[in-house]
Amino acid sequence: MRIGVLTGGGDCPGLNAVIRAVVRTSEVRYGSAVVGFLDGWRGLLEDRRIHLAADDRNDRLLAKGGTMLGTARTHPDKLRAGLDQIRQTLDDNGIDVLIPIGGEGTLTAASWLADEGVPVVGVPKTIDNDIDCTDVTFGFDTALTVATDAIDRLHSTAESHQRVMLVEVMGRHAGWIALHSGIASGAHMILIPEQPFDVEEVCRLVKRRFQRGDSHFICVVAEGAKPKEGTFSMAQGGLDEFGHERFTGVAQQLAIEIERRINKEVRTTVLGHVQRGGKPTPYDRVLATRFGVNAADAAHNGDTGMMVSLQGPNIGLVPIGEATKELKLVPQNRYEDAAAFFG
Ligand SMILES: Nc1ncnc2c1ncn2[C@@H]1O[C@H](COP(=O)(O)OP(=O)(O)OP(=O)(O)O)[C@@H](O)[C@H]1O
Ligand SMILES: O=P(O)(O)OC[C@H]1O[C@](O)(CO)[C@@H](O)[C@@H]1O
Ligand SMILES: [Mg+2]
Repeated sequence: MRIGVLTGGGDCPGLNAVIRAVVRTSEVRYGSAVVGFLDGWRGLLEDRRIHLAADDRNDRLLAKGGTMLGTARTHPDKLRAGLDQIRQTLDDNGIDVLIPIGGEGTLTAASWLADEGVPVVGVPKTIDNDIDCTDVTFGFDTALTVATDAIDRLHSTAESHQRVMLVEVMGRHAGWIALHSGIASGAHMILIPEQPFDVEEVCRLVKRRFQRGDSHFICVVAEGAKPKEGTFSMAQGGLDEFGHERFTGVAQQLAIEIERRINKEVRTTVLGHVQRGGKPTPYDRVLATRFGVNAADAAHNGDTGMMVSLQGPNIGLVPIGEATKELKLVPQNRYEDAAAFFG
């Protein structure tokens, strides 16, 4: 058999560990060859690829951040218009099954290809942890570890200066990184996209905390968090060339609003891509490896149109179409648990 593999969307710690496991399992367990397409779907459209072998270089991928195949975004319309070219590339390279590793966008494209009769096995990645039908995605634990460490550090400087500190973390549609890093670091407020916030309430909690004699206030803000309608207006960034909302910096704008309303000194830290770079944690290395081994097994067993997923202690398979119907958002009750520590 010949297996194709690609990485799509934003990079994520653990992508290389999946590639390594797909290559190792396909070659050693099944005697199959693996072709890696470069820069996401673009590599398929342009037939740019490399041969991957279960050699020393492959072995060393386990703990490396980023993706050795490169990744890119391509407008969905352009991708859909290139179906014939994709089929041609797969044919020319003798690919029997394609393994796309990516977030909800890459997996939506994989589901579309599966509907078009292309054999695919999807692997979910994202630091945002917002893919449905899997308990967790690899990359999340690494991002959470980075964010928690950063917020732990901000406590001492905030305390020393009696400041309000806003920490903006990633989380475009879902607030998992904000929720978990906020809980893990003992933040005093967490703002997530799923729960529009009231700036008045944030100010009330800040004031109450300082009146009580506490010396600092740490608020974790997901980049996709939005104010409740009519409470305060944020700058609009429109859409980027791939159709994604362009963020305008919610934490910075909230900081200015808090200072204006209650005259407290506020500082903002935006963690940005630091959360996505570098080595995966041991947890992510293990999950990514298990996903890769099971994706290769599924490809060789003819279980196509499926996505590997973590289900309790086991790795299972779910139809990609099911997993991409909706995003896995933070449920209300999970936010309420965290809210016990707000203020
Ligand atoms: N609805 C869609 N139909 C067809 N292709 C799509 C669709 N949505 C996304 N894609 C393709 O998948 C690519 C990756 O999607 P996207 O940029 O959303 O990243 P992702 O895989 O969701 O990862 P991230 O978590 O970084 O967003 C897009 O650039 C596009 O080529
Ligand atoms: O800067 P980029 O690579 O376009 O990606 C940013 C987005 O990717 C994510 O990290 C998901 O991978 C989001 O949290 C973030 O909004
Ligand atoms: Mg996406």
